[in-house]
Amino acid sequence: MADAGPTLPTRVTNNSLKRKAIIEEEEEALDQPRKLPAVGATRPNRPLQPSRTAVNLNTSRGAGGAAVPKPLTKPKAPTLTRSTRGTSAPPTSSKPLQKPTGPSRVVAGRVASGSGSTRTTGRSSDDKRFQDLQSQLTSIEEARAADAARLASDMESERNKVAELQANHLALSRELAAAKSLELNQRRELVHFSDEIESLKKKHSMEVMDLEMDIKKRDRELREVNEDLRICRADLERERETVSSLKNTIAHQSTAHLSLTTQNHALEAQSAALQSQIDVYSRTVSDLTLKLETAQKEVEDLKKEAMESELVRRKLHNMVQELKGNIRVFCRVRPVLPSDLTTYAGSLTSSSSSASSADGGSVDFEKAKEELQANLSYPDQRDHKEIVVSSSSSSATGQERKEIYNFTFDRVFEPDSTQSEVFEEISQLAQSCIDGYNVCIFAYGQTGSGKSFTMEGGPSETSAGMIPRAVEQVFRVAEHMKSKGWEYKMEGQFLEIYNETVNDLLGKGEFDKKKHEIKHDPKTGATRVTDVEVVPLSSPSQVRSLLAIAQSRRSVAATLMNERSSRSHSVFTLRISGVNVGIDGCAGTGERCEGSLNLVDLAGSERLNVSFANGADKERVKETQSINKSLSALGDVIAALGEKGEKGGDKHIPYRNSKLTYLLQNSLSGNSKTLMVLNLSPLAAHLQESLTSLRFATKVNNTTIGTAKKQTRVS
Ligand SMILES: Nc1ncnc2c1ncn2[C@@H]1O[C@H](COP(=O)(O)OP(=O)(O)OP(=O)(O)O)[C@@H](O)[C@H]1O
Repeated sequence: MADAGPTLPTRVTNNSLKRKAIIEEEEEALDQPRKLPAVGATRPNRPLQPSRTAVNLNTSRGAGGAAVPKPLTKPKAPTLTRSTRGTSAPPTSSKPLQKPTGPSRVVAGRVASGSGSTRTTGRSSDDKRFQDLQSQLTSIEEARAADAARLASDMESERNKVAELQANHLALSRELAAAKSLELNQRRELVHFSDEIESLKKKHSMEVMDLEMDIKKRDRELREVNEDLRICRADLERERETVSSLKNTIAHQSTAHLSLTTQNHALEAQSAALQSQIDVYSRTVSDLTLKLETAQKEVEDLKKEAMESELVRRKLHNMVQELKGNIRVFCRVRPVLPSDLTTYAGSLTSSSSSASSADGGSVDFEKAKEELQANLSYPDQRDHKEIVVSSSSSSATGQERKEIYNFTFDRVFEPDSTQSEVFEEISQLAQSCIDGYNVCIFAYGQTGSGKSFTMEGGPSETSAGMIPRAVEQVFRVAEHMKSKGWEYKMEGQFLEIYNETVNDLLGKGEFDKKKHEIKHDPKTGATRVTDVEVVPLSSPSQVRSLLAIAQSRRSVAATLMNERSSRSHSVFTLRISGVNVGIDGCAGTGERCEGSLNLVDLAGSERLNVSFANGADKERVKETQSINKSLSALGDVIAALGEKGEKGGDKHIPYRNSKLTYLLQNSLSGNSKTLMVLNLSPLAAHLQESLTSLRFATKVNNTTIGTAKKQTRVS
């Protein structure tokens, strides 16, 4: 479109220019009337020569029915001989033909070639022919003259006609000129109008271009405006949303404002009421402050009193313990186990032996149990202090002799007694330990009598033994003692004495390799063993994991040497150190105490087997000897302590006779409290061992360490 615009006017201009030129030419032509040549004007007197034009004119007119000129007389053609060159042109002169002066070259040629007689005959015929031709020529000349006359008259009539025609032509030319002038004017007008149209078109195209550009500009503007409109609409939409959310917020806030205003009024009313109450209360408070000050003073006095009474309680507790005896003995009989039925199936009667099978019924089990167990009875059902062992034997005379052994201890636990019942009786010792006493609890008895079960117990809460229970109790008491101004720190170690060698059950070294020395501090009375793991204890659960570590260490050792746990003593020591720091700003006494709780699982106390004595198993003999040695050393120490207690003086106590007594030196002497739990097998097969253990325990039980002396009966 843009290109078409500018070219259009140019084309228009060219066309109009051409048109103008044509018109101007035509104009010029019209200005001068066409000059037609006047017929005969050039040579008017000259007679018209017959010409082709004239002939044609005559012919055409003839066709229109006008006067047709007469045809020219046709001259007779001369008969030419063969040797004569024929020609249509008449001879240029009208002179009669002259006798040729000589024969033509052809004739001469012929003559020359012919013979002499022939040449004479030919000349006479030629003359004759020449005369014929002359006569023909004359007739032609005559015909020609007649034709010329006739033509002259025809020419005259034709000239008249031409003049007439020229007049007509002139008139027509004038008409034509007028018409052309009219046409010219009209063409001029046309050109003018065309120019106008061209300029209008040009103007129009310019306007169209301007309009198109304007439209494009408007389109752009429209797009921009549309975009602006779209953005504005989006803004408007957002603003509307904001406005609506603001309206909602305002609505909520006005509701909240209303409710707050209402609340405010209510609160103001309450505040006024409370203010009056406050006034009342402030008077009460000042009264109460006075009372509180008095009460605080009283509390301070009471705390002091409590601390003093704590000291008194300790003294009294110690006195009670002493009255109970600083060395006490419990006896515990384990139940008959299903495994016993398997072990002693051979000594069962056939009727009850089926109980040893896996699917043996409970009736059979009870029967087998009856058969296997020793005759043990517990007559003291009120205080549970007695155990009676009955046995029958045949005398040399064959008489059956029935023997009854009656033993009394601080407490006897029957086979169905639980771990918690046993612990109940010894829990007071945990309190003594916290109070700064050295406590020593032994489990004594033959292999399989239940020592480990009593001391360590099983994994469940109900089967937990004395060690975890005592530790828990110590932590409980320590926690309780915080309210009385005491703070405690605890640590534990777990040792094993095997063949008079000390091993660390919590250590990492190989058993029986590392040398551990036992050292006593005479000033503090503390006992330390070199190179052993002493673990700080922060919770009772930690003790369980320590027991598990010791157990696994012993299991590994057991694979190397059978029944290691039965053949060694294990000593778990819990050391407690406390200081009285006071409570809640009330200064403590600064009193310090250090106690220890030793829980000892002794090796099996059975006597040396005869077969071993023969040296069949030297290692086992060595084990048994060292066990017996240490156990008898323990008995000796306890006996010496008893004697010292009775008689006083500087009685030598043979602590150094065994590693066990040397290790426990500070826990067996002085203000220490010792408990021996005698574990008994209920089986008849173990009766003799049980009696030996009962006698040993009675001996210990009769020993008095400290001030109180216990009354015992020995059968
Ligand atoms: N009071 C009891 N109630 C139930 N089972 C018991 C009781 N006492 C001991 N036992 C079981 O008897 C078996 C032997 O007990 P334990 O291992 O404690 O004997 P021990 O005297 O420690 O033997 P060892 O000297 O070989 O270590 C164990 O299976 C134990 O679970």
